Amino acid sequence: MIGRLNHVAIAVPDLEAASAQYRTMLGADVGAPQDEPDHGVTVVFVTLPNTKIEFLYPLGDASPIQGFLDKNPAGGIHHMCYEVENIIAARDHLVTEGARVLGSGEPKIGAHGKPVLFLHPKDFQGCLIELEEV
Ligand SMILES: CC[C@H](C(=O)O)C(=O)SCCNC(=O)CCNC(=O)[C@H](O)C(C)(C)COP(=O)(O)OP(=O)(O)OC[C@H]1O[C@@H](n2cnc3c(N)ncnc32)[C@H](O)[C@@H]1OP(=O)(O)O
Ligand SMILES: [Co+2]
Repeated sequence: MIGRLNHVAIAVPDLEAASAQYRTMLGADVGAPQDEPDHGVTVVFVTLPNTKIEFLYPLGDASPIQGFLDKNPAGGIHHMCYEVENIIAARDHLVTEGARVLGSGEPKIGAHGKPVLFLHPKDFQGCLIELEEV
C-alpha cells in the first residue's frame, strides 16, 4: 500500500537558521517558507535527489507541533510522509486494522496541494506517519 517516501519532516526552533545551514553548510536546494494556516505550521522544503526534507515551525497559537518543540527545544525528526495511490482506501484499511487516524479522519489538503492524513505515532513504533495521495 505505501509507496515512495515523500518527505521526512524536522520540527525546528528557527526556520531561517535551519534553512541557511542546509543551504550553506550542506549545499542543499532550500525553498522559501510557506505558511500553512490550516495545519498550524510554516514549512520549508529542501529538495534532495530522491526525496524531500520538510522543516516545520509553529504557526498560530494552536499549532499541533508546539508540544513536540516544547519537549524537544533543539528540534527533531517529527514525521515521515509516505505516498499512497488512494488515501481513502488506505485510511479505511488502516482503521479496520485498528490504527488511529488523527484529526477528523477526513483528509486535508497538504503543502503539495494533495490530500494528507496522519496516523498516531503510538500505533507505529513511536513514529508519526503522514500519508499523501499522489
Ligand atoms: C502543511 C502540511 C504538512 C505536509 O506535509 O503537507 C505537514 O506535514 S503538517 C505537520 C503538522 N501537523 C501534524 O503533525 C498533525 C498530526 N499531529 C498531531 O495531531 C499531533 O502532533 C499529535 C497528536 C501527534 C501529538 O500532539 P501533542 O504532542 O500535542 O500530543 P501529546 O503530547 O498527547 O502526544 C501524545 C504522545 O505522542 C508523542 N508524540 C507527539 N508528537 C510526536 C511525534 N511527532 N513523533 C513521535 N511521538 C510524538 C508524545 O510525546 C506523547 O507521547 P507520551 O509517551 O504519551 O508522552
Ligand atoms: Co509533512
